[in-house]
Amino acid sequence: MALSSPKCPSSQFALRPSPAPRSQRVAAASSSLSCPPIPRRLFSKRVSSQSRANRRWNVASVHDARTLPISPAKEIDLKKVENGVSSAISAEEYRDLAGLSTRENSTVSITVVGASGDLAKKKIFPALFALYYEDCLPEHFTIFGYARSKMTDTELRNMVSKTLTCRIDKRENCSEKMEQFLGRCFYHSGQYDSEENFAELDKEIKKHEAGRLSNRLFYLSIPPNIFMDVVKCASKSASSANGWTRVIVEKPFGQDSESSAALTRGLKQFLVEDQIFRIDHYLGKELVENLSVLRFSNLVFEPLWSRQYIRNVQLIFSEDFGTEGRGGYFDNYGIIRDIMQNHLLQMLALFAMETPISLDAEDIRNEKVKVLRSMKPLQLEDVVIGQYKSHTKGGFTYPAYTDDKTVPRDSLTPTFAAAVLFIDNARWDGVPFLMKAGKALHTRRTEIRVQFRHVPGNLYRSFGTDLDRATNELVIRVQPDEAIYLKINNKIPGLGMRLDRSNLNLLYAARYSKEIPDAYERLLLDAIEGERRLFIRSDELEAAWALFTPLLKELEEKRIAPELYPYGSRGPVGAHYLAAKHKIRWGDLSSEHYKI
Ligand SMILES: NC(=O)C1=CN([C@@H]2O[C@H](COP(=O)(O)OP(=O)(O)OC[C@H]3O[C@@H](n4cnc5c(N)ncnc54)[C@H](OP(=O)(O)O)[C@@H]3O)[C@@H](O)[C@H]2O)C=CC1
Ligand SMILES: O=C1O[C@H](COP(=O)(O)O)[C@@H](O)[C@H](O)[C@H]1O
Repeated sequence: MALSSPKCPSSQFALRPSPAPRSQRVAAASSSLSCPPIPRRLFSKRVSSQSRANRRWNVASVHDARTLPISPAKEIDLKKVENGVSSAISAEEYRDLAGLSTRENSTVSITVVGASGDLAKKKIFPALFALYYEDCLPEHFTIFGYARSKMTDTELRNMVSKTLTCRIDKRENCSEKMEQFLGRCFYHSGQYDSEENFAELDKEIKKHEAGRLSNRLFYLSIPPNIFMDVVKCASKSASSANGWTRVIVEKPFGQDSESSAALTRGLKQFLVEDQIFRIDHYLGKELVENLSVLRFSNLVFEPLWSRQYIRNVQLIFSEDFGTEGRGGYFDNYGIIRDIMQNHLLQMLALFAMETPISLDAEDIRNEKVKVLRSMKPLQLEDVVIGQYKSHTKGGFTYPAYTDDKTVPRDSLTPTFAAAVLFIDNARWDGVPFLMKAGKALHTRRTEIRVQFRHVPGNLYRSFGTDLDRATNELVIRVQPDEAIYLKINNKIPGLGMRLDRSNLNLLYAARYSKEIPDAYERLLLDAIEGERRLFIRSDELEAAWALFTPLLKELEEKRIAPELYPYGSRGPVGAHYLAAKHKIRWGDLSSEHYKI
């Protein structure tokens, strides 16, 4: 049943103070739908900013906010009372109260800081174009590239145009749309630590805002050591005077608990938490977002989601290429910081959290924090680390990690790790959560595997299959070839009674004709809309680092040598022993895995 209107609507900007967070939009039922439209009150307790404001804040004592003129933040002298605490309202809140954001009078300016870099070209500009193509960007928007490299607007457009693509299923007016999009992209060259250069950027942005209400999004697509310079300069010289200013921060968010806390403290000198959008692009992946839908909207799963029925959960990330080109960055971090502490742990938190009281960002993030805080910090004996070595196959020699010129020859940085984690709460007590992440393995795949317990006293024990081993397994394949499938034991048709393992299979490509949007599209749209659900809150980050920091320190202090594994292999055998210690077999290595 279609519940919605057919456009992503810039119209939402006209209808309401600020665009509805995505959690309030209904999924498109019609294949002609582009960006999903807004359902009010369907899922979330946060309805519109307007009603939220009226519900949570005591503004009646001030005066009718709707009669107030547009006013910069510093002139605002309204108070809100939230949970009994009185504080000044922000410019954004003010605007919402006064109903001042409308399509006609508001703009969004998106500045990609580090626009000359790899991520900007590969992901950010293409994602912005996809949103534009789908009519998901507001009517008045401008995109600025900012970096030290000297470039003209035309040169930026040429650079960006090389990486723009249209969706396979939507090519109508593609080149026309690209031209229109590129016409909205501008470039400003400047230093990252120059308030003056950011003040010049501010002037450029203002020209395009043309007196409209100004909303500004800064995407920090730069190495982390310059985050603070940029945040300081942008907030002092280029933040919005009368609308919102938001900053998307790319990972890594520090290297351990201390450095991460220092970064958070630094950011909070210039920004409040609500302005900081810490991105973990795995949270924007379709199947990761679907985790909660699967759990909380299907009666069949939620009752099974506990130690009573689940034997173990496996979160597996593998890439079939090495750190080629990123060795310099990677050597300072390693696979535990690059993948486990963020992408896999975020998936684990979503998988294991208790039911949030609503789909409101804070309710979900509260539950994620709780589950992270219920986990025991990792010990050395819970972990196996590896590093890929050179391997020759079919006459081609694949390099070792340490063959990279930017990596020290004696580097002990792990390119592979396997770990066992436990959640000390009533739901998950004793259930091993296994993580495995590696580069230069035999395949590229990310998945969650849920292995269920065996059927007690199984009647079919003597019919061919070892039913204690062939237990049900639910696989959520995040990428590639997105799928959800459930392994079951089934009777082979015929007069006899023989069982085999089969899959109940939801392969996305077969079920849905719509191309799956890139994670960055979803996350950029959310940041523009002020939807924080898929971004990492500072306390979540703190809890995540608390789990891994002691282990990382011990690995580094004791200079633990990683087990070498050949490029293109299945990783170190130590990972099997680690699983075997807990009487577990990695699901991705069983023979059935390859039948799918
Ligand atoms: N690339 C990827 O696939 C991913 C990247 N990330 C994160 O995103 C951010 C950007 O990544 P990516 O685009 O690969 O980074 P780049 O190394 O390409 O850097 C981006 C831009 O920053 C400037 N820059 C680079 N090094 C320095 C330096 N030492 N001092 C000052 N400026 C510098 C350069 O611009 P100029 O010289 O013109 O100023 C460069 O074009 C990083 O935080 C990274 O960790 C996260 C996930 C994946
Ligand atoms: O954050 C990172 O992710 C990529 C993998 O992302 P994917 O969306 O292509 O699966 C990884 O290659 C990189 O090392 C890491 O920094």
